[in-house]
Amino acid sequence: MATGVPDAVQQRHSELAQELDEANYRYYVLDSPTISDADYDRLMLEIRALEEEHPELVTPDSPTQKVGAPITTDFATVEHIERMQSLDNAFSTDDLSAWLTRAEKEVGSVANFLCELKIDGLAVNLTYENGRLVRGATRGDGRTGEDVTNNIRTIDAVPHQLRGDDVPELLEVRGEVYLPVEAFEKLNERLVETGEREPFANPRNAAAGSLRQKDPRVTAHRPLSMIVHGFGTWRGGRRPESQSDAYETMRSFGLPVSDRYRVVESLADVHAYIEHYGEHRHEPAYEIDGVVVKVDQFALQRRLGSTSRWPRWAIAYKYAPEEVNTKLLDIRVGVGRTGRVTPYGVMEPIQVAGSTVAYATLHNADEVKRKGVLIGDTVVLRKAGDVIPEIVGPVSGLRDGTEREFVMPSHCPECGTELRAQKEGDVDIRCPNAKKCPAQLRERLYFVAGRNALDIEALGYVAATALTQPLEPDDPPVKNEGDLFHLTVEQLLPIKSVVREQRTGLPKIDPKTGEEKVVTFFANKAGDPKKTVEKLFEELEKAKKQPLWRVLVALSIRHVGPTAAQALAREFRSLDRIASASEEELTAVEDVGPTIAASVNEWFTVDWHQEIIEKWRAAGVRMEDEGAEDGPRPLEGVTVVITGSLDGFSRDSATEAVQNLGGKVSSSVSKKTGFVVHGESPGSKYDKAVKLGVPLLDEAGFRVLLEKGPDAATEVAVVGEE
Ligand SMILES: NC(=O)c1ccc[n+]([C@@H]2O[C@H](COP(=O)([O-])OP(=O)(O)OC[C@H]3O[C@@H](n4cnc5c(N)ncnc54)[C@H](O)[C@@H]3O)[C@@H](O)[C@H]2O)c1
Ligand SMILES: [Zn+2]
Repeated sequence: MATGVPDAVQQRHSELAQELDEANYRYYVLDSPTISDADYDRLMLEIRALEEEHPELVTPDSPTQKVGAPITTDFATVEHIERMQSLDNAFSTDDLSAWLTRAEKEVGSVANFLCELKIDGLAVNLTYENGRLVRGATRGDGRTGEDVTNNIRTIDAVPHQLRGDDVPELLEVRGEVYLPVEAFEKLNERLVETGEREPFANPRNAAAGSLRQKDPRVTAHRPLSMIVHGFGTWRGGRRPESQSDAYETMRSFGLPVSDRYRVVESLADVHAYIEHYGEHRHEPAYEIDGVVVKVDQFALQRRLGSTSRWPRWAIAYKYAPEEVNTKLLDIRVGVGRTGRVTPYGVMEPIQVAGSTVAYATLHNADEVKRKGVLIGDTVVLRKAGDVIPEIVGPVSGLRDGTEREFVMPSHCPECGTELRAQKEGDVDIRCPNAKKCPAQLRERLYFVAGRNALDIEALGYVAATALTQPLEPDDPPVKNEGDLFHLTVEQLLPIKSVVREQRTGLPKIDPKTGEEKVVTFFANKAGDPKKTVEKLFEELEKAKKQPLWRVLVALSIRHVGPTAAQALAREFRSLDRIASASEEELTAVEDVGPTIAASVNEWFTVDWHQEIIEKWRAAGVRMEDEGAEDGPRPLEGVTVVITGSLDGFSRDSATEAVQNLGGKVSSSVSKKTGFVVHGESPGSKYDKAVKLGVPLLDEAGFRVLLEKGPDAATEVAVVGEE
């Protein structure tokens, strides 16, 4: 025991040392870590801080003095000719700037910096004698590694024989063996399916586990790859003068060297490189956890020297972790716009990639099974940039038997209605209570305001929640979409509501209190309307004038998205005409198939849907597009197909001309087609029309149709065989 160090500090130090030793063992030997890299790094920082303050605590055994973990495996051990080191870390740009400035101060501004990606794999040492690969080893503790020669030989990227006339007599190539992200995902899927072993926590562990297989044939089936990032001994041949020189020389030997490294002169360029890959972190096929910056020139590297663990001429800048471990407290289900029920994980709130995460979607019951997570598990949670947080999988090593399986609930969590599949054979189960289910209502209202529908900017997810399911008052001002255009300021002011997250529909947690976030959305502290109220009413006025197709989308008719809605609006020009159209009439419209037609027809038969329309109509929401009533409709009931290019019309203007006269334009020829209008180089539609005996009009005939109507056109039309 070190004297003069307070007991509490000693105690903490030995706790940390023990935890780190244990973590090293699980990580380096078992390839199954139980803590995240971020937690590991935090423990390491803490123990380093203690040792800096109390240097007596530093012993050769301390985790701060070691690289990797001592080897206790089935592999034979091999001694590296030159030691393999780790890298010092910078966790912030300040750390990095301090390092860069110090390096420049010691060796002068002639220093060039080589920037490269820090690949999240495992370091290997490949020994080449006269160009022949004779050994492959893991890093181990830096002096001694595991002999994995036969496994290394299965990696395509690793040449068994170096090329060129100037190959060194003896060369130790250092590089990172990795598993591409895609291969990692596939591998994990297979492991869960076959039950061969627990899925790997990340590509790094998967790479390590795959390389360290007793049977090289197993390794051969894992598509491992390698990238060179250094060398140990280099005897014979021309000795390179810089890191980049070495890379290019090794590239000429046929070794896998990255194209992504850059040699830069200024500190600003180092920062720019780091920033670039911070934004393009997922561009490479492999996972990276940072950027390594090395002083390029060997003469300068020698001047900077090394510590016992890492070179002083290099540093690893680490990006914010994208993976953390947290406890999966529960699995619940959420309900979407169409009533679809989706399980999601409730976790101990945790900070990852810059935000606090407490929930993550699990998509469906199959996905829960596929991931193999149990309620009560510690799970790996991943949030990559702006991507939705995802539960990667369980940390099975931490199970204590109290974990339990998720069972899909039988009733809707928001309205209590019994859940069921809408049709036989559907994978998803739904809440059938479309009319009153608060979750469905909230999602639909938010959708009404969406960019593809009425585009009401002031009506976001928080407002949609506040209007449909306030905490106060008891009675929500919007009981269905119909009420939206009848809102009054008086209704808005008293509303108090939970803030929900749009992507998951789940209540947001206030990081300060740990409780659900509640807001008075429309009133300020004095109880007066906030600016957003005025904005909302302005936008509602604008929304009423939106074209018919947007109104159609806003009605949440299943399968009717913008494309189908535009086609329907163009063809029928009024909501009433769409409502009374038969399924055949609907299907005749281009971009409208039988599924959509059936769905539209069914939607209009529901009484409360009719009420929505009547309320919107009463409020002045657009129910018809221009041209619905104007002018004569001589082409009513006539379907026209246009093929080939016309001189006096574009395809759009020809279509519009027909529609303005009440006709329909279709893309496919059938016996019911009234006329096929053909221009230059008509295609197969022409041939089909000829075959079916559909009257054919050239451009002049088309003008007759438009100006004098179908009867006159029939007289000038050409009819094919039949
Ligand atoms: N989760 C756990 O339980 C646990 C346990 C032990 C270690 N770890 C993780 O491992 C780290 C420590 O491991 P480490 O000692 O291997 O250090 P390190 O991963 O921080 O950095 C050194 C290693 O980076 C690799 N590397 C990748 N690209 C490189 C490049 N371009 N140039 C040079 N080297 C490159 C090499 O393998 C090298 O050995 C910790 O910071 C932690 O993230 C996690
Ligand atoms: Zn419900």
